[in-house]
Amino acid sequence: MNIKIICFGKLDKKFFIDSFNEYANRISKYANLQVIELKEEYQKEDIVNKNINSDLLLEKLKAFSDHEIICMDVSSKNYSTEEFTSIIENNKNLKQAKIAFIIGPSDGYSDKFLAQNFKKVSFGNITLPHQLFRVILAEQIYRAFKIMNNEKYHK
Ligand SMILES: C[S@@+](CC[C@H](N)C(=O)[O-])C[C@H]1O[C@@H](n2cnc3c(N)ncnc32)[C@H](O)[C@@H]1O
Repeated sequence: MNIKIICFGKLDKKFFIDSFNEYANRISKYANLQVIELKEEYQKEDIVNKNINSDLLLEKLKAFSDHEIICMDVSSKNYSTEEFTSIIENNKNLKQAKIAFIIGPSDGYSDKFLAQNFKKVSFGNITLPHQLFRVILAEQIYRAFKIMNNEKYHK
C-alpha cells in the first residue's frame, strides 16, 4: 500500500521531527509512506490565503487522481480509531492501493475545496496545530495497521 501525507510547511521542532520519524519508521513495515510538503501562503488576508492554499492543493491533487483522497478537517464527521482503520482496511486488498491524507492550511479550506467529493475525517472537535497533527495522524495510521493485523499495541 502507498500512503501519502500532503501538508503545508515543514516540521521545525526536534520533538515533532523525532516523533513523526518514529511513527513513519514503524509504518514502513506495512506501507510506503511519503510526505509531500507544500509552501503555504500566509502573508495575505485570511480569505486570500485560504483560496490560494486550497487552489494549490487542488492543483497538486491532479497528480493523485488514482488515490483515495482523505481530507483531514476538524469540522467534519468525527471518526473513531476503528472507523479510521476501516478506511485503510477497505483499501488494503486493492491492487496498488493508494491513499492520500491531506492536512490543510492554517486559514482553513476554501468552499470550492470543501465542495470536492473527498472523504472528510475529523479526529474530534479540537483544532490541533498542524505539526502536532502530523504526528497524531502518523500514530493513527500506525495504530490502524496494528489493529488490521491483530497485533498487540498499547491500549
Ligand atoms: C491548524 S489546523 C487548521 C485549522 C483551520 N483554522 C480550520 O478551521 O480548518 C491545520 C490542519 O490540521 C488538521 N487538523 C487539526 N486538528 C484536527 C482534528 N481535530 N481533526 C482533523 N484534522 C485536524 C486539519 O487538516 C487542518 O486543516
